Parts: sequence; C-alpha cells; structure tokens
Amino acid sequence: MNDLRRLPVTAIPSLALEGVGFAHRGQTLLQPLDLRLTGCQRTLVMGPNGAGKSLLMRLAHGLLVPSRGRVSWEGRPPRQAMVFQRPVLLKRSALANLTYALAINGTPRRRRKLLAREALERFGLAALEKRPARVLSGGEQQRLALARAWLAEPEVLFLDEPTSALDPAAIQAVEDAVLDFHRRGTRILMTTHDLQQARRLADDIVLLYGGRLVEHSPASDFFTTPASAEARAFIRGELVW
Ligand SMILES: Nc1ncnc2c1ncn2[C@@H]1O[C@H](COP(=O)(O)OP(=O)(O)OP(=O)(O)O)[C@@H](O)[C@H]1O
Repeated sequence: MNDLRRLPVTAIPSLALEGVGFAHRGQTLLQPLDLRLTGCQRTLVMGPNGAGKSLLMRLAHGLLVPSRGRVSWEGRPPRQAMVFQRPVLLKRSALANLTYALAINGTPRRRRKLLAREALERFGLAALEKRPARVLSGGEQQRLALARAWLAEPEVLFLDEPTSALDPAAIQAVEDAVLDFHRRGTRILMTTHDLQQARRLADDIVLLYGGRLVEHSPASDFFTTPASAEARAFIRGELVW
C-alpha cells in the first residue's frame, strides 16, 4: 500500500531545548544542553550505551521533566507519537490495539475498524489481526507499534532504538516505515547505535557522550568532516562509555 496522503501542510512547530539538563538523586545524567529542531528533518541521535539518548528523547517528548532548563514548542505543541525499543502493547488482539488507540483519539466508532485494518495492511499485519498482540514476534510487535503511531498522524515521531532487538528483515521494515512517515510529512527524532542506519536515514545527527551533547551537524558533515574528536572516534568505532 503506497498511497501516501500527505498530512495537511502546516508548519511543524520548532522544538527548542534551552539549557535542558537532568539529574537524579544528585547525580547529573544529562548536562545542560541547547538543541533546536525545525522543519521536517530526520534527526538521528547517536552515542554509546549510557550516553543519555533515551533521556533526551523522553525530555523532548515530555515524558520526563527536566531538572533545569526549558523544553518548548514554538507556537503550539504538535501531534506527537513515540515508538520504544520494546513496544508497549495492550493484552488484546492486534486489531483491538489499534481500534482502542483510535477510540482514545476520538475517532468515531464506525470508522475505527476500517482505519485499523488499513494500517494493519500497510504494515504487513493483515493476517495477524486476531492474534493477541503480546504473542506477536518482536518484529511484528514493532510493526504494530508503528501502525498505531501511523494512525495518530503525528507531526513529530520519536523512536527510541526501535530496531536494536530486530533481525535484518525486520530492521528494513522499520526503516521503510520511518521513510514513509517522513514522506507523509512527519519530523523524525530517532536514536540508534547503528552508524550504517544513521547514514541511511539521517538528515542531521546529534551525538551524545557521557551525558553531554558533543555535536549536532548535518549528516553529510558528520560523516565526512566531523567537528569533534568524539565524533571522529565514534565513527571509527572507538568511542565507548
Ligand atoms: N529515570 C532515571 N533515573 C535514574 N537514572 C536514569 C534514569 N534514566 C536513565 N538513567 C541513567 O542515565 C544514564 C543515561 O541513560 P539513557 O537510557 O539515556 O542512555 P542511552 O544513551 O539511551 O543508553 P543505551 O544506548 O544503553 O540505551 C544511564 O546511566 C542510566 O542508568
């Protein structure tokens, strides 16, 4: 299913993180950072284990309150969705997970099954609509989470290591979905450890190391002329926590 009806063309609000930091029990986990995301970019957040990537995503999406600084959307908050490494699914069928999400967002009952089935079809899950979501394979669960996000028509989609537990075919399916979201008009903010994946998907790269933002550059610059020693080491596979 390749019909990509674009989302209504309204400017996606810019996201500004100003002096945003996060501490827990007196320990600084994310040092104050500034980051501004505009337009319909695909931003890939990279860094070794424990660098603070998930923290940054949760702060940006509003799941965590910063200990200092401010997260703000210019004008209005956009429609947002988040996809996690391990999908959070209800103990119901694949179809019911989607119809439930549609009910929550106010879709009239008579349209829910039709829309949910279209989304299952798009993500290659039509044959599994009756199967309990929690017995689906990891790759299938991730596609179901993406289908649910698709139905939310997000202007901004956060994905936190959505492919780290998946095999190559499932990774490809997630990457194709990310590109479809983007072509439909969604801004992407995604974390990954995978340099090749970042090369395939990114317009710009944010590199975190040890709870610090060390670089935010266009992907072409990051991979060819990285500005920081950390980025050079990361690209060589030498940056570890
Ligand atoms: N809610 C929290 N309370 C306390 N510590 C936390 C919390 N969330 C994250 N941390 C700690 O903050 C640091 C950064 O965690 P984060 O999950 O952001 O790293 P990451 O870059 O996503 O790593 P990985 O690639 O391993 O997933 C880690 O040391 C983690 O243990």
